[in-house]
This record gives sequence, structure tokens and C-alpha cells, in this order.
Amino acid sequence: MDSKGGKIMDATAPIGFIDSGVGGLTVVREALRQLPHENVLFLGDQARLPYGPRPAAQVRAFTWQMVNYLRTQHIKALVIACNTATAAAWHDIQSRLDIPVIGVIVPGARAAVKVSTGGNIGVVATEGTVASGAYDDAIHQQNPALTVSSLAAPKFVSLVESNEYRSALAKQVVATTLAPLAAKHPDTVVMGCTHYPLLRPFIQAALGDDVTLIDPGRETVVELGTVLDYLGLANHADHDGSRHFYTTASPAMFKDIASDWLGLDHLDVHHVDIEHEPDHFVAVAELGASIPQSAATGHEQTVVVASKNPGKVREFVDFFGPRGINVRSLADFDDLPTVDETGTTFLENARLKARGYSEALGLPVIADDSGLMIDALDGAPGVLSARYAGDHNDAANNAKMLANLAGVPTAKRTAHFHTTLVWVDPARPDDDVEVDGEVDGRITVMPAGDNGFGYDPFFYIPEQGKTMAEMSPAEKNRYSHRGNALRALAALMDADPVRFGLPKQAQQPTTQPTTEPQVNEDLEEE
Ligand SMILES: O=P(O)(O)OP(=O)(O)OP(=O)(O)OC[C@H]1O[C@@H](n2cnc3c(O)ncnc32)[C@H](O)[C@@H]1O
Ligand SMILES: [Mg+2]
Repeated sequence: MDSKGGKIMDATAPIGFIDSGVGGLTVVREALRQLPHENVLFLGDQARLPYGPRPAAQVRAFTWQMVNYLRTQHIKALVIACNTATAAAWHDIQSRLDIPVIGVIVPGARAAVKVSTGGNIGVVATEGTVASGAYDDAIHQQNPALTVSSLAAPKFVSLVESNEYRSALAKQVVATTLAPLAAKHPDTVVMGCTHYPLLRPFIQAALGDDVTLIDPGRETVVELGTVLDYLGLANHADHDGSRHFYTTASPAMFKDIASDWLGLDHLDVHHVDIEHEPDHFVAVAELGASIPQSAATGHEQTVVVASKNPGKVREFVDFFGPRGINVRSLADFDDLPTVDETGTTFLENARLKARGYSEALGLPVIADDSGLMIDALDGAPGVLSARYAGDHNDAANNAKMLANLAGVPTAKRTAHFHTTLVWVDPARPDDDVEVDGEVDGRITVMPAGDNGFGYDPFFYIPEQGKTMAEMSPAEKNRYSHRGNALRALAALMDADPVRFGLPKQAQQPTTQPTTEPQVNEDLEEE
């Protein structure tokens, strides 16, 4: 079946469920009840539990590591069975994967709106979920007239994870914690953390029998079933599906709670280490899936983009895909050592990355080293652009840039973005291809635009009257440093396709450079 993105998907492939701990098992239990024929993979990140008090950026990074681990198991759909992770990462993940990605918040909010009779809805959740305002937003999106009272209940997760959820202590903690919410007399309360349904009897007792409790996990599985049916991805096997469980902590404790809660013996539970998984989206398997392969030539050439920056990787996929070149990124390979950028120039760093990864992989590799040079700062941050304030922390880098430019008038905020690309093919030693690209602009005082990455919201191109973050990807590519460098590369590819492992007569799309490409293929030292 041809689902979203044109990728052929297998209905017998497993569904992945992720959670910070065992709480997500409440969603799995629903899945086993509602969708018994589905194969299930569950991953709980108990080693780094709880997620609730962590900053959203860290939750997002951890969630990506879980996602990237499960993607290696070829899941056909993903359920983020954790409210905190859904609040922090669902948007990002669902926009980047070409399988259905379902979070627990929207289904939970929808159910609450549906059943609420008095229009007074309570939400109990972790600090992170409450702080995100995700339930308020989702409920108000359905009906702005409803009243929503949210309460953080940080102690509930540990009660469940320590297997104390039936104890007298749990009963007392639940009653005390929920008292302020009970005083507001909600008619419907969302149990906004997948751990909480294990405490359901105590929660119900604390709030009173008249209150309708919503278990978002249950609603999520209803939605999952609908989506699978709609996409033709439901598993119609005539027997129960397989169930495999992974935890980042000890399988023993996990097994106790899981067997008890799921009512299953002999659970298959394994420890996994996901800390070395990429903590953001860099693999291009899915991105590449919607890109026409080399239909014109029937020729297969693969290049690995030696970048850990997902924004960059996307721009390379957009360039190489239509040229019929398969793109991979570092995330597509296990156990790759990291090549450090110890050089003092863009060229040195791009060479280090291209050669280092090409040697490790035995494949053609393209590396990019880029940076922003601001005239009023004597060319800073330059080669240190990624590490200007914090290590690859875009927000901190931008904040430092603005602080250093405080008081500098508009006319003096001129800047240049630079990219050096190096293509290394192990089949052609000593024949590296090196090209540059630049673009001139100005650093704004206020950010503008949501596209792009890094410094884009502040990099204003006067001729276009907008920042690079206000441009669509295609538009940015028309003017950007990387776009110009790629056009220089395209000119070389068209002139000598064999040098790039491409067939001679290949009909490559030719893109007109908007500025003169600067080719420095013969440049050996800077
Ligand atoms: O080394 P890799 O893994 O490729 O990724 P990186 O992000 O570390 O990339 P660089 O070493 O080239 O550092 C470039 C810095 O400049 C930023 N940058 C690069 N290209 C950009 C672009 O097109 N728009 C905005 N910022 C960009 C980027 O976010 C980094 O902070
Ligand atoms: Mg770098």
C-alpha cells in the first residue's frame, strides 16, 4: 500500500510505543485489548526517568533517541505514549517521519471535550506537560469556551515506577496532591500522564465519583486503530501479535510491573542502550523516500552527508535527490566514531569530516563546514559558528551574537555566510572536490521566520527583503551560501559526471547560479 510519502509499508511491521518508563504500558494494555493482532515494540527510558521535571529541549533530545532506536526496527507507526514527550516533541517528530506518529495529548483533549457536561475540565499531569500548556491549547482549540484547570503531580510517576501504586502511601499522596483540583469541582479530569491510570482508583476516590476520568492512552489507541485502517496498515493476522519490550534500565523491575499490569507471563524484556543514538533527526531514509530516484539513468550512486545538523542534511537531500543520487547521513550507520572539527579554516574542517567519514565508511562522502562572519565583530563567529556560545545551541549562539551587536546601527550590521563543501570518493583518492559558496546579508535586531535553522532568523538578505528563515527551502537555496556552493558543485558534476561516479550521458537538471559560483577545486592550502 502506498501510504504518506509514497513509501510502501508493511502491515505486519510492528507498532512502536515509547515512554519515559513503565507508564506507557497503560497505552500498550489498551493496544493489546483493542488491536490484539498488531505486533508491538515498547521502549521505556527508565534510566533517565522522570521526564516531567526536565527542560523541554532535553526531553525532545531523549525522545528522538528512543525514536531513532525504534526506527532501526522498521516500525510502521509510532505512538508517543508519554504526555511529557508528546508535549515536547510530537510536532517535530510527526513532521519529519513518514510513518503515522500519534501523541497522547490531542486524543485525550478531544475525549475530554466530548464527555464534559459542565464545561469545567481538570488536567493532572507532570510539571513539563503543565508548563507546556499543551492540554489547554488542545482543549481550547476544540472549544475556547471551556474552563481548564491544570495541576502538576510530580510525585505520581515515582509511586508507579517504584511499584508502590497500590500502597496506602500512594492513596495518601494522591489525596493530598489532588485536593486543590477537587476544590475547583471539575466535571471531567484528564489523567495527563500515562503513569496515572495505574493510580486510577485513588484518583477517582480523591476527586469523587461524579468526576469522569479520561485516560488519553485509551483514546490514543482508538485513534491509532482508525489511522491504521485508513492507511490500509492494519494487521489482519489470525493470531495475536508479538510483543517485545525494551528498557534502558534493569529488565527485572520492568518485568514485575509489566507482567502484573499487562497480565502476561514470560515477557520478552531486554536492556538497550540508546544514549548513543542521534538525539535529533538526521537519518534521511524517510526524507529520501519521497524523492525520485535516478529514474532517468537507472544508475545507483550513493553519497553520505557527513553532517549531524538535520537542517543541513535536508538541504543536501533536496539537492541530490532530484539528481538521482541516493543520500545517506551519519545516522544511517552504527558505531561511527565522531570526527572532530579541529581545523582553523572551513576548508580544513570540511576536509577532516569528509576524509574521516569516507575512510570509516568506504563510501563517497560530502562534508560541509559553514559559518557566519559579521563585519562589526571582525569576522566572528566564523569557523566557531556552531560553538559560539554553547555547543550547537542555536538559541545561545544567537543570543550571544545579538548581545555582541548591541548598539551597532543597521547599516553597520553587515555579514556574510560561507560554506565550503568537500566531496571525497575512496575510489578516487587524491581527487577531492572542493567548492565554496557565500551570501551577503545583514544581522537583524529581531528574529523573523520559522523556516531554516541556526542563524537563519537573523540573517536578512536586503535584495529579498526577508531573512533566510522567512524563505521556503527552495527560495533559501536560490540565495544561500550552501545553495551557491551546491551550484558550483553541480557545474562540476555536469562537466565531468564520471568523477562523481555518475554515468557519462546523465541528464542532470542544470540550475542557474544566482551569483557566480566560486570554485576552488585546485586550492590545496588556504
Ligand atoms: O558539522 P556538522 O555536523 O555538519 O553541523 P554543524 O551544525 O556543527 O555545522 P558547522 O560545523 O558547519 O557549523 C555551522 C554553524 O553555522 C550554522 N549554520 C550553518 N549553515 C547555516 C544556514 O544555512 N543557516 C543558518 N545557520 C547555519 C549552524 O547552525 C552552525 O551553528
Ligand atoms: Mg560542526
